[in-house]
Amino acid sequence: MTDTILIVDDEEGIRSSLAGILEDEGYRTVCAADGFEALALCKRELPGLVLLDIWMPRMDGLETLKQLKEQHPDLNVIMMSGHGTIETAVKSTKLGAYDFIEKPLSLEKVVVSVENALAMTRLKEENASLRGMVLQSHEMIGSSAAMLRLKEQIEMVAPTNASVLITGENGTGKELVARSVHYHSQRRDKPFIEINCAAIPEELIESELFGHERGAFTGAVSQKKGKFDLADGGTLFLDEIGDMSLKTQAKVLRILQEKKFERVGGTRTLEVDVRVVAATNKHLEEEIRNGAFREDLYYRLNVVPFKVPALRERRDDIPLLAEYFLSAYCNREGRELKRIVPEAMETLKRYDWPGNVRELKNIVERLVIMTSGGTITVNHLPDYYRGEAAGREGGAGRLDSVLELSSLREAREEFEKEFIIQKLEENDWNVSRTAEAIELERSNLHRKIKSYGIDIKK
Ligand SMILES: Nc1ncnc2c1ncn2[C@@H]1O[C@H](COP(=O)(O)OP(=O)(O)OP(=O)(O)O)[C@@H](O)[C@H]1O
Repeated sequence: MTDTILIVDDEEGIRSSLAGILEDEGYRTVCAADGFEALALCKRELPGLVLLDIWMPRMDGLETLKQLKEQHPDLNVIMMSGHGTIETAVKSTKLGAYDFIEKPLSLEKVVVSVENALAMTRLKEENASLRGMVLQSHEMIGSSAAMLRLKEQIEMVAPTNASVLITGENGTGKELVARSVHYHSQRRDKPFIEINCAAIPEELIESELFGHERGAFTGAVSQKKGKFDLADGGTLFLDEIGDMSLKTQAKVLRILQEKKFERVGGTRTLEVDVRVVAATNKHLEEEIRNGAFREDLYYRLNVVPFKVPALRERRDDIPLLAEYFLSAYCNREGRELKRIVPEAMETLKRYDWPGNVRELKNIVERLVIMTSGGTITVNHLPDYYRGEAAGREGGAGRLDSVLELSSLREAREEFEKEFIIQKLEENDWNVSRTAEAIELERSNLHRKIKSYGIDIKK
């Protein structure tokens, strides 16, 4: 909590009078009688600011400051001392103290210093969240001919109310395209609601989409609005629409045709004005032939087809995206901007990126965190990124490299990824069948496929 102030002083009188003054100013205070107590308190609940006496028995203020800053580098500390010498003031500043006030304490000075320090804390927090925001921005990076054409198409189609079907492999940026359609439309000030049809168990999807009335099924203890309700006036993004059951497809079709629907367990017909943008990595024509997707819904959605090209089909965008993510992650981590040497960039350009932009984003994040110097060279890249034999062909060989990893978490993740790829291959890339074979919930497998950036081959 930003506005809790921890007062650390061995004199009870000073602790209580400071607490009184600060509480009158509207702050919450907690007190500690020495450095050990202060460190323990900060572990339990981090205050917004610490007022720390220098002369204390057992552990003095400077040592306490040192340990506090080691454990909580962003914590602001104001030092207090009755025997203030320039030397201790300099030492405190070097250890990272924000300010230094002399005893006897002047009420006015304490309050001003506290206000300034808390304002500084807030600024630091704002700064950190602004830095993180670049990574959540919806800017579509790319200047390859394919991406420029896509952006042009978006700008033309977005202002109309036409439904849109976005196709492309996993991680190519389909969701980004959907958001871009929304932000270029008249609906931009209304909600953009998304739902991943593959991640939600089949029996819950209707209630997620259309909502339910109280008592519609066991567990429906109150009425709940569905995504169509929530998106009224705005855009609903139906991700992985190829995983929707035929029954749900029929209901979605009705909304597209009549703008009407009923909640699960309800009789009242509701009307909504929702633009549907759908996405899939499946070949829906094939699904239609197999009887798994409604042809009428397909034509209704596919008025304007958007195809997001795989990253290996627009290699010119790789350096641009890599630099963009590099700068965003260095910024987020508060590190100086690193440089990818030309040879390493060439390696990235040659690699086939089965997980597309998501895989590139993940690897850049890993490189920013794992490399200590200012440059990223070929040696920092995973082995399988080098040479033509990239991607999943390396299967068995790559498992050997799991043994070279030092952390159990990394090794477990690497093994899990390889295992899933292998099993998908054995089951013709059919997610439901693979889930059954490895005894995992389908939605769970889908989540793993997505987070590992595995591209579902047809
Ligand atoms: N052109 C781009 N510019 C910047 N970031 C991008 C671009 N394309 C994709 N990304 C980023 O890559 C990640 C994956 O993109 P997104 O989720 O849109 O892909 P997707 O095709 O919807 O994936 P899936 O099919 O797995 O749902 C996201 O973090 C997204 O912000």
